[in-house]
Amino acid sequence: MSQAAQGGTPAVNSRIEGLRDMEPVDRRRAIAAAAGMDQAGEAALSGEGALALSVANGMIENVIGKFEMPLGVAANFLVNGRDYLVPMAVEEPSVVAAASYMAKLARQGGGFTVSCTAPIMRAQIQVIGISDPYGTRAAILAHEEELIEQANSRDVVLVSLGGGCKGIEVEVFPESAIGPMVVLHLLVDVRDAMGANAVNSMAEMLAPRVEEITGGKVRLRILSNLADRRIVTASVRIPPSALDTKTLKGAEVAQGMVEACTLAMIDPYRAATHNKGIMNGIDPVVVATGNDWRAIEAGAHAYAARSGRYSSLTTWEIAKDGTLVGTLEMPMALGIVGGATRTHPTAQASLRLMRITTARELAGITAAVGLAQNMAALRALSTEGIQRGHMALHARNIAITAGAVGADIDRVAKAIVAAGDVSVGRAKQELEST
Ligand SMILES: CC(C)(COP(=O)([O-])OP(=O)([O-])OC[C@H]1O[C@@H](n2cnc3c(N)ncnc32)[C@H](O)[C@@H]1OP(=O)([O-])[O-])[C@@H](O)C(=O)NCCC(=O)NCCSC(=O)C[C@@](C)(O)CC(=O)[O-]
Ligand SMILES: NC(=O)C1=CN([C@@H]2O[C@H](COP(=O)(O)OP(=O)(O)OC[C@H]3O[C@@H](n4cnc5c(N)ncnc54)[C@H](OP(=O)(O)O)[C@@H]3O)[C@@H](O)[C@H]2O)C=CC1
Repeated sequence: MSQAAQGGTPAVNSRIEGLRDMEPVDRRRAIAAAAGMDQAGEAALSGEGALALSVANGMIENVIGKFEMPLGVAANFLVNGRDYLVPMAVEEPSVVAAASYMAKLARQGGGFTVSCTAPIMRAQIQVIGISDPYGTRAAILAHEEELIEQANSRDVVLVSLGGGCKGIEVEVFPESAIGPMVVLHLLVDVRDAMGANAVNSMAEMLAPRVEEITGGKVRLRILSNLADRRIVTASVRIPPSALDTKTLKGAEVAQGMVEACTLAMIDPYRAATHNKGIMNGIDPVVVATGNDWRAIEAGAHAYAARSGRYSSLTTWEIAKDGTLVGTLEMPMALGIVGGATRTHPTAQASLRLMRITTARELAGITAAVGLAQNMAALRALSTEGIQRGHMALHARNIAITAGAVGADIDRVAKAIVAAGDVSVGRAKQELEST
């Protein structure tokens, strides 16, 4: 399946000629047209007046205003054979360009392939004040069916959609600073929700019954952000010729990327930066769709440390035929209902732009962008270094910091890049030189 129509909807063209050189208004129009969005959707993507102060006031507390961020679009994404224009809300230059560039290269190998497990979240119920933790575990397991049934009576909507509590696990901590402890995990299929509120409500509801069953005291009743039963996997296969540069053969670049990733797999200092680069792709999609980026960050880093040593979330290897193969595996607790996904008009427009119909589809696209971002960083680091590409785009920020406005922004940016001195001091000199 390439750009075939999906369910009667015309396919999106994610490769729009000259997109990078357009003015923002024209670019938005082209994007909206490519995705078949109506005027209201296009207006919501602009962000201008989209989030009413009264709605913002209903979202959080002590509201005094709204904080604006640039919303860009990553082009060229082909995921599971389908084209996507991906909205990214981010303040850092070069992130959107890098994602678009790697998505363009990835098309030469068929784009990204993604898969996602069922959307199972965990809620933890901590039981203390017991002296026989293994006996307590057995007592809880003996009541598994009853507990699942009671949990599911809490969320009829979720159950009617095929979700709900699907099972339990019981962890034993025979020794802790406060004595023996057991922790009951509820495994809940949250369908298209991020699921925190849904599972927290179930955990709180079950607590009194768990105290009766165990004779202990329930302390915490809260979800775990280590969503290790809600895993997304993305992979990409890049023919070496796609990585050729003016001075290096693609095979050498691929080898360099594998070597760079190897350090992230064994060294937490490098792994932290490597994973930050992955989150450069993931967080902007999470923010643009109104999702909880703290939850995604917490899950990602906890998963990266699951072996006891913090490590890379991606792997890069070279197949027998020389193809560079990249994979990303991590928890992805994203929703398309609940939280701010339905209340923020721009988040709704972002979902419409991608034509997302399930939370699993959103998780897959987001993972593909994370993998693309990691690929961009490794490719740059294994060849010319990060500064040329990144600083060339950061130069416009520096020009603005130096006081440039309007046409002066690009003029000053170009001049300081050409001078090889992307600094505020140099930008001020260039500004004054007109
Ligand atoms: C920045 C590039 C893409 C330039 O790369 P380039 O070779 O100068 O790009 P190009 O001008 O040849 O353009 C190639 C494609 O890139 C895209 N592109 C290029 N420029 C634009 C633009 N202005 N606006 C929109 N799209 C752009 C666009 O898709 C374009 O295709 P085309 O549209 O021409 O058919 C490259 O150098 C790159 O990928 N660098 C890596 C950047 C990066 O990783 N940034 C993240 C910030 S650094 C960081 O925070 C994390 C890090 C790096 O530390 C993580 C780690 O260590 O692992
Ligand atoms: N540690 C953390 O990460 C925590 C995060 N949070 C916050 O929780 C929020 C997310 O919670 P979440 O439970 O997703 O949000 P909501 O409670 O807003 O939405 C979930 C509810 O939507 C209803 N629903 C309707 N359609 C569907 C569908 N197709 N699939 C699934 N559910 C559907 C369900 O039942 P019904 O209609 O009966 O409600 C479900 O319980 C975020 O704002 C997050 O920031 C909160 C606490 C802790």
